[in-house]
Amino acid sequence: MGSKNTSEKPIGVIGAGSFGTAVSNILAEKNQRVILYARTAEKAALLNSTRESSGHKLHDHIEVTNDLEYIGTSCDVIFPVVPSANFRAMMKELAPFLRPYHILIHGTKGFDLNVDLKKIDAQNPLSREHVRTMSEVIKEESSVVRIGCLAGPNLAREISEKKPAATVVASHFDEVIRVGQNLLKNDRFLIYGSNDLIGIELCGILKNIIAVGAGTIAGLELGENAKALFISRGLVEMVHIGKALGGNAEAFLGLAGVGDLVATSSSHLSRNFTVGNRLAKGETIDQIIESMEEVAEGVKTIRIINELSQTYKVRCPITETLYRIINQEMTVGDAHKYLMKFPFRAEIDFM
Ligand SMILES: NC(=O)c1ccc[n+]([C@@H]2O[C@H](COP(=O)([O-])OP(=O)(O)OC[C@H]3O[C@@H](n4cnc5c(N)ncnc54)[C@H](O)[C@@H]3O)[C@@H](O)[C@H]2O)c1
Ligand SMILES: O=P(O)(O)OC[C@H](O)CO
Repeated sequence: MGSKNTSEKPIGVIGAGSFGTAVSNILAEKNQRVILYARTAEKAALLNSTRESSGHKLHDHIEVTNDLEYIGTSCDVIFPVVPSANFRAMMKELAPFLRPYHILIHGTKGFDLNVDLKKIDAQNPLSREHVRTMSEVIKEESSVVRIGCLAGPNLAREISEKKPAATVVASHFDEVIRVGQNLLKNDRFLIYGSNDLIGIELCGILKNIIAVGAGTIAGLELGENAKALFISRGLVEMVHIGKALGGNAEAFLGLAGVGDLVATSSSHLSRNFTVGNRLAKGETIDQIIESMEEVAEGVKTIRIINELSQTYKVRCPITETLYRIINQEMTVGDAHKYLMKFPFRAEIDFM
């Protein structure tokens, strides 16, 4: 941190949604002053007066602001936690107030897409060039070097209820992992470290696809055996895609991979699981998205991975089947019958 002493400065959090609020509360609990950025001045004022955000109580040490310059100049360490669809725009606004001494550790589990999917066809296939993880967006949009991410089984509601959990802070810089651990760890929140930044980001992004699928299994009441089958095959598919996009298989076997996959694929607290559940009950994807207040990143990720799997010739039967469900080309019931007949080869073929 050069001459800057992080412990004396407030910590910034950008995004006063479910997870941004949960992260703010964890930081604030350690006697740390937190500045939480809300997207509008009205929302910031409301949160400051009600002391509640996304259904979570706000710790007394949290100040809510709508001023990105204030966050940038007051905080050396910032946790951006906004949906992937808005992340690049947020970074463009924040970048003028960022300097190379800043540390950014994001908690977003989705891709940035720099092309319109409607313009993608066989002549112009979607490639890794069009798709960025949030650490790559931070690097492209700002002068920040020390970048990290936060990923693991971290259902915001359970974190707010102070139930035990753990996460992984990933960064190419050990210093970023150390800062993340020092700021976040407490007696019920364990923090592991990893240098595989892209691998850990991909875990958090790709598990959302499988969580949507697991929700369809629950919605059809196909049972625990079917869910376990789906999660296991889902993990293999995540590894195949993850490797094609620049991740290592090891990350997927840890807390950010299989850990988050199990939590998200088993819980009605997960928005992605809920989307699948509602699809199985007969709602369309448009009806579901319109009625959801919070973001379910998996829907966009299914569309992106469906294209990338064709470009990179990765076998992704689960993603492709979910894509056909959300496009109403296949019913959820037919999709599961199709997957049961799919000619999977070896059970594990990535080790
Ligand atoms: N909710 C969870 O349990 C959880 C856990 C881990 C990770 N995540 C990830 O965190 C990210 C955010 O999820 P969430 O649950 O907080 O979503 P949410 O839908 O509850 O809230 C998103 C918040 O971001 C704000 N926002 C949008 N654009 C913004 C911008 N440009 N600047 C500032 N704020 C902006 C919105 O106003 C909203 O308050 C997602 O990528 C999600 O996958 C969520
Ligand atoms: O509610 P979801 O489906 O976005 O999942 C939340 C987190 O990713 C769980 O770790």
